[in-house]
Amino acid sequence: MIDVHELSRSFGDTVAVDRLTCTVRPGLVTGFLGPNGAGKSTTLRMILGLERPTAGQALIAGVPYRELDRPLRRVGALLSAGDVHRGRRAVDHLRWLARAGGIPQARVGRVLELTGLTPVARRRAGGFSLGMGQRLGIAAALLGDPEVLVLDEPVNGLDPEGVVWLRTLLRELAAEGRTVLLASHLMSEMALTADRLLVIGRGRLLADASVPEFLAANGGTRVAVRTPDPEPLRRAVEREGAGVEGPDGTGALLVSGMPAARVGEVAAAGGITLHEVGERAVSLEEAYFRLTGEADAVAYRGGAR
Ligand SMILES: Nc1ncnc2c1ncn2[C@@H]1O[C@H](COP(=O)(O)OP(=O)(O)OP(=O)(O)O)[C@@H](O)[C@H]1O
Repeated sequence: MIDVHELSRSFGDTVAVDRLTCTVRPGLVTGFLGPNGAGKSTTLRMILGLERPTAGQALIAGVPYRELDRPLRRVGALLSAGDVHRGRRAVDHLRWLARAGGIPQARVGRVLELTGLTPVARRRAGGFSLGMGQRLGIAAALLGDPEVLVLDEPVNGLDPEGVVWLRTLLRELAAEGRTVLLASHLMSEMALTADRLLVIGRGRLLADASVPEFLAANGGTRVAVRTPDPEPLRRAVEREGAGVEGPDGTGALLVSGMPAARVGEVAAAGGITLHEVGERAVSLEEAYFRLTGEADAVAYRGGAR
């Protein structure tokens, strides 16, 4: 469990993290989202004791990271791939980490296996591809068999097979009751991997919700309608209080706040021909842009959130 309470961090005039309060629960994969510069990395660094908060606190299992007994056995972290001695063999890197963290050497073979690196364990990390380096970073995070995992962009550089492997692994680790916090910009991947989402913008919490709750709150299901007469249909459904967007890339108007059957009735009453009517669930990417786009608009108008 990770508890973040009124956590803030400023760099000069820049408020990177602004009174952030949230709980990352065990047994779930929690996705951490936000535009570039939103404060994700700074938050993760404060959770891991690498950055001192200006105010507030981040606790892991009830205490700050720095007060954890044998922290590498409690918390596994991947912040950026590449902080490996390039001349060192993968297996030696992990052995060295295990010694430093008071972790049994037997874990080295186990995490090499878990990350698919056993065949290349004796190769030097400097010759690793981006994806292999990322797997090595994940192996290091898993070394202490930790109950909490904090991963920043772990999908970077993984091939499609690696992406599926990581998704399955993270879901299994969460199912074992671990706390998994995962920052990523890859929305489609997040939609498949995360159970809950924390979204921040300009250092502030914008959403803390399950994925279905987040989708419902930021778009939900809409009715996609294709018609040769889009403007009369737009006016007719708007008169009844529905919202209309589009036409989208496929030429369909997207109607919100009105069931498909009613859209059909309104069209019939107005003598408007329909070529297609269907339900369309909002994607995580669309929901995210609605939320963060709206937050930016409010901020530019000087509105407080
Ligand atoms: N050491 C630092 N010194 C000065 N400013 C910093 C420092 N670290 C972060 N910042 C600023 O704090 C804000 C938040 O940065 P942060 O890296 O936490 O965002 P992020 O959400 O992780 O972004 P990205 O998605 O691009 O990685 C940015 O405006 C950044 O420029």
